[in-house]
Order: sequence, then structure tokens, then C-alpha cells
Amino acid sequence: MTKPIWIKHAAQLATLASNELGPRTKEAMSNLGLIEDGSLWIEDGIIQAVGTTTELEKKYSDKPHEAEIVDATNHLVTPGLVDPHTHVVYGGSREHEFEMRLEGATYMDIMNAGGGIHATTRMTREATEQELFEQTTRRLDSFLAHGVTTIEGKSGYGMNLETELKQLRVMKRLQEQHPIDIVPTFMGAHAVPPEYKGREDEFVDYLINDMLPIIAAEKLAEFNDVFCEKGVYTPEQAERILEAGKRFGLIPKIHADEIEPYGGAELAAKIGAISAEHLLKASDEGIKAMAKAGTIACLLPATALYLREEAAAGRKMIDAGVAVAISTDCNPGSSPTTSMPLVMNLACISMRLTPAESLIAATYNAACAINRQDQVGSLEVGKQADIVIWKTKSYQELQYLFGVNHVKSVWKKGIKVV
Ligand SMILES: N=CN[C@@H](CCC(=O)O)C(=O)O
Ligand SMILES: [Zn+2]
Repeated sequence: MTKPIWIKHAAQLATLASNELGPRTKEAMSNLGLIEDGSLWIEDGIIQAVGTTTELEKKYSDKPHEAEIVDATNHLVTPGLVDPHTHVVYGGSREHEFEMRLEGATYMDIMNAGGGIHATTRMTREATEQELFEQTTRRLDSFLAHGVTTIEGKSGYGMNLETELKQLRVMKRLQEQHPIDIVPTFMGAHAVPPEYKGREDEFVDYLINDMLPIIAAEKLAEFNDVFCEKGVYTPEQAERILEAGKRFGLIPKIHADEIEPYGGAELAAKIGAISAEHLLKASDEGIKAMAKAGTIACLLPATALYLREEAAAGRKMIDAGVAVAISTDCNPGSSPTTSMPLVMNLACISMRLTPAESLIAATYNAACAINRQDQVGSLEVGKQADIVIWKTKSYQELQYLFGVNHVKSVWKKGIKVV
């Protein structure tokens, strides 16, 4: 048995504890469960006690010397950040597209000319499983260095069975070997593969009949995602794919209304998707429908910035009662970043979330978007000891000093990993 860990004297301990079950909405998105001079007692990777330092000193007065003491004086302590939307497993890189876009080409122009997702698909198909494993490991190390302890990861740079399986197997190996928890999503419908151009419905049939059963049988994914966008998959095709996934136990997610308003938010609400992603162009009806259905809005302000688009209407969504989560969208085209702290800053700057809302969106609500809220996303007794100690003294300062990595140390399941 390893020594207990006792974190003491946190200037602010943001527990995010609440009696409310499920994703936080409206005012509950501001309740950080803050404890000043806060303290945590951890045994075997699990949080055993949370309170003020004085409370825990009383509780453990018989065994203070048994624990390894971590002094967090003058530091903010939060749960490990959760990134609920990444395309982290991919081959190659697309820096030349960045320059093309700066010169005026649009994201969709590049994709329709065979670049974008198609370019990464070619490079991912060519890469060996070991190469993908090594490249992705480096990205996960960077996530960890930025305070992220759990991520979702999507396939979708294969769009054939062989490569989709290769990506998902890489995630499975990483889940076993890397400190970060990685939650897998099947996204075979990330684009229409060139060999099926003009035969989209045939690809949908292939995905439903030949890919989904094998991915489900091998238990390689928990979620099923589709890029529902004009020129990619229609809402009808997306619905067929996501309903088929449900029959195999895969929970639906949707890349919705990213480039054009297309009814994606409405579809997410209608089919009971756990979350809808992007939503830059979501309609007011779509936002209302999501609030009513309890669909989480997973917003990606770094992608909007990188594509030089106006960010999603995060403020309006929260005010309308939608639970908001935020994410890097880490991918080689529209958001090559692993920095959740930057995404929190951008959520405040470009979507007008408050610093407290931004922190909840990057922890507890993000955990809800990948069904991990029972294990991570808040600092409560019985949960995994996934913890970040920040160099800043408060969550307000964390959001104010933007674009900088303020991580001091990161703890995953009670083990110091950064
Ligand atoms: N929009 C679709 N998919 C990704 C981008 C993938 C890529 O460009 O490689 C996204 O969420 O931004
Ligand atoms: Zn995405």
C-alpha cells in the first residue's frame, strides 16, 4: 500500500461538489464549491476526505505522520481538467493548410479539394499502429502538462474498417499504458471517403452493416459521432448512423452546425445525443431544443479562433438553460492545440463565460459529456484523485492571466505525473 497523500492549505480548493446530479446549468454553472485553506486526503488513488485544513487536521489527528504532505499554500487546487472532444490519434501534419487559409482558402475549400480531413486520412491510413501510438503519446504528454487528466478521443481518419480499428486500438493501448484516461468514440462518418464520393448512402450502409457491428463486438468505442454538415452528412444520414449506433449500445454525439446552420442542434435533441459539438451556427430553436432535452453543448472556442470564425454563443446557451462543456477539439486541421487552459481563457474572452463557468465547463460538465462524472470532474469523496495544483492563487487569476500554462503539478489517481 502506498502512503496517503495529504494536500494542505490550498488558497482556494475548487471542489465543484454539489448535490445536483447531472450536468450543471444556469446558476449551478457558477457554483465551484470553493473552500479556502482547503485540504484533501487521498488513499490508493481515491479521495477520502475534503474540507478545510483545520477540519482534516482534526479528522486525521491520530495519523498525520503516515501521509506524504503536499503544501499548497498560495495555490489554487482544482480537479484534473477533462477534454471531452479530441481527434488526438492521427498521422502527419497540415501546417501548409494553415498558410493556405491565411491566404484566403476556406476550411471547406481545402477539404473539397482533397486536403483537410482527407489529407490526414491518407497519412493515418499509411501510418503503422506503432507510429500512431508514439505520435499520440507525445500529444497526451502535452495534455497532461496542461493539467488535463481525462480526454475523449475520436477515430475518423480511417473511414475504412482497417484504419478505424487501428485508431481505436491505439486508444485502447494508450488507456492501458498512459496516465491519461482516454474515452473512445467511433467517428467513421467524419467525412465522405473519396472512394464513396457521390455514393454517400452506400457508405452509410457500409458503416452501419460492416463497421459498427465489429467495433461494438470488440468493445472499442462508447460513443458514436457524425460530422453533420452541408456537403458532408445530411441530418437524415446522421440520424440513420446514430440510431444504428444506439442499437449497438453506442451513445450519440454530433458535430453540429459548425460551418452552416443545418439542423444539427435540433437533431441532437431529437435523438437524445449526450452532446452536440461546435454549434457556431446553431439556431435559436436548436438551442431551445437542446435545453429541453438536456443535450450538453460542447463548445470549441479554439477552433473558432483558428478558423477565424465568430465563436459559438456560449453566454446565450447558458442563459437559455443549456449545460455547456468546452474542449480543445485537438486535431491537425482546425485546432492543433492541447491547451485546455487556453480554451478556458477563450471561453471567457470570446464566448463571455465567467471564470467560474469556464472552470465547470472544463471539468464537471466536460466529464458529463463523456459519461465520467461519477469518477472525475470534481473533488469529492470516492472519486479519482485527479488533481491540478496551479501556480496561480485563485481561479479568477487563472482565467485572467491568459495564454500561459500555469500548471504547478498534476496528480492522476493519486500519483504525481507532472
Ligand atoms: N469538423 C470536423 N472535424 C474536426 C476537424 C478535423 C480536421 O480538420 O482534421 C473538428 O471537429 O474540427
Ligand atoms: Zn471535432
